[in-house]
Amino acid sequence: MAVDVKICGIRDAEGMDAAVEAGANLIGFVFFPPSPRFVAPRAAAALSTRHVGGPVRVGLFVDPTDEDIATVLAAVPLGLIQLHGEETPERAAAIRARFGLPVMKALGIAEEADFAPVAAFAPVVDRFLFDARPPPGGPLPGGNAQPFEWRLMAGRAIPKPWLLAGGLTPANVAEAIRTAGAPGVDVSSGVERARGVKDAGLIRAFVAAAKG
Ligand SMILES: O=C(O)c1ccccc1NCC(=O)[C@H](O)[C@H](O)COP(=O)(O)O
Repeated sequence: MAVDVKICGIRDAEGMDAAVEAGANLIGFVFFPPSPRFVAPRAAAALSTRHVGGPVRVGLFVDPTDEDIATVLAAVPLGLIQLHGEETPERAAAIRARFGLPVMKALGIAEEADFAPVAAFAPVVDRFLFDARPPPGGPLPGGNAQPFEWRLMAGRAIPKPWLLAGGLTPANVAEAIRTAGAPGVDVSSGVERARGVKDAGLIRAFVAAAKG
């Protein structure tokens, strides 16, 4: 099975080129200002033009206003909107309708009950991203290098395509895919040499391990 790979938090040409050349299917730009991976829309647009027609550009937002999304879309040709905050199914539906783009909803997972929102989101989103539930009071809702129990995904019927995320690295991604039965994976910290700084070698190793 071909596994989709998303490299999230791309901020510079080294990361962008490495991700595209390694064969990533999705490139994530973080439009959440408190994140060390935040990229300004104009910078994301410049990175995007390096590989026209390449992988899907994903815009990551946390509880965005319509204006936040419109500002980014005026500069960057996104193919997917990732919602990584406390958005409701109604808000996800409104964003999808207003901008005419597919939406991926991130859900934080630590236990069985965390899958409950899947049923309400499934009719109004195009993909799910299952990430570790962020630590209470932690600084970021994602990108925390925190894995969750992959076996919670095994054999689970998810009605839309989905990505597994949280603490993935070149060393553990193959096992994570096998254990979770994941059709796709998403990584940020595990391909960085310092917080917010992507490493081309780690990106190549991650994509090769995920797709190998
Ligand atoms: O990466 C961030 O800085 C971030 C900030 C706010 C919300 C979400 C964020 N990242 C979400 C992602 O898509 C990450 O790739 C995912 O959480 C996995 O991160 P990691 O465990 O660091 O690989």
